[in-house]
Amino acid sequence: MGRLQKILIPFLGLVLAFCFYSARENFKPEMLKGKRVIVTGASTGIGEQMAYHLARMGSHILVTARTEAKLQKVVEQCLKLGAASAQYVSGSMEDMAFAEHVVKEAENLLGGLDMLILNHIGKSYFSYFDGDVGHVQKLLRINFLSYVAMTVSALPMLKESGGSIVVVSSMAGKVGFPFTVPYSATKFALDGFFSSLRQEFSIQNVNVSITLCILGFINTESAMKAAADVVLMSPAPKEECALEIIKGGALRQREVYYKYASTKIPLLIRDWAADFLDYLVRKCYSVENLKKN
Ligand SMILES: NC(=O)C1=CN([C@@H]2O[C@H](COP(=O)(O)OP(=O)(O)OC[C@H]3O[C@@H](n4cnc5c(N)ncnc54)[C@H](OP(=O)(O)O)[C@@H]3O)[C@@H](O)[C@H]2O)C=CC1
Ligand SMILES: CC(C)CCC[C@@H](C)[C@H]1CC[C@H]2[C@@H]3C(=O)C=C4C[C@@H](O)CC[C@]4(C)[C@H]3CC[C@]12C
Repeated sequence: MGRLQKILIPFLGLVLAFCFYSARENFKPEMLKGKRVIVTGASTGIGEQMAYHLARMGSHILVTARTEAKLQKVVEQCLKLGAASAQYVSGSMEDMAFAEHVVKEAENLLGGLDMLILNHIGKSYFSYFDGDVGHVQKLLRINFLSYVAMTVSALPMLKESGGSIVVVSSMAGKVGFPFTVPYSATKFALDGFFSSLRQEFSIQNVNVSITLCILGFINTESAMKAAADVVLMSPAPKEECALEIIKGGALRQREVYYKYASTKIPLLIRDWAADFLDYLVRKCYSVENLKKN
């Protein structure tokens, strides 16, 4: 065998192995047709947009949040867009009994569950940490503990369907940003819980996927109101963001990064030059504008 062939054959083998390993299944909207999905925090923002995408894809949708009037409108719109069915349950995720109740409702109304999209967040402040421990505790209940409670309740149904858990997190759950101390703590907690649980599912051959979504700044009403004056970055569109989350969940991806480059690259820098990333982040904030909040 010539020297060239000796090099070429293993090289081609490596290329083929790489292609095989990295070949991802393509997303098709039909993947969600007839699927039974819970979307939390769906009265507005990214959650609302996810409900509309799922409706267009023909899913059975159960939306939840506190404001009944908004949920009614979301359900109406979902039915217009082509949802197989659309229903709501209203209540606060500060109460773990309510979190469990929502899952029970999915069992009663839909007869099972294919995808659990955990997206809601409680209201917080965008400013220096004020030392209010009670607020941190409340936010941990809403943004973290209720996610755990819903996961535990939904697990039997998700095991049965070979379903998916989609956890909406943030760059603020991977990197420390200023002015979101309590919020950031709740998002880091989600990574710890769900990444650890994913490992156990793998060891125990539990066929339930866990997708953690790492989002940058998105143009929802609440985010724009809180941070647009201070964060010197243009926000990404909530509609596209919502679709990317659903795609990632349907493809059973480990993590979703949106937008990809502006979240993935800073995280690569974080692992090699954390102080430099912290410096870059501070450069993206206009602290002078904070007083207005
Ligand atoms: N927008 C952004 O820039 C970013 C957002 N994210 C993440 O994306 C997700 C969605 O964010 P976004 O769409 O901006 O949020 P919004 O503020 O627009 O929506 C939050 C939702 O949660 C509901 N909610 C609030 N409090 C409670 C409660 N106590 N119990 C139950 N539901 C509640 C709200 O409805 P109601 O008030 O009726 O209860 C609403 O439906 C969150 O997980 C967030 O962390 C991540 C990175 C950036
Ligand atoms: C410089 C780069 C490394 C990327 C920076 C991205 C920064 C600016 C992005 C990443 C995560 C974003 C926050 C978030 O997750 C959720 C909310 C809740 C909302 O109600 C108010 C806005 C807020 C605080 C976002 C503010 C902007 C943040 C810090």
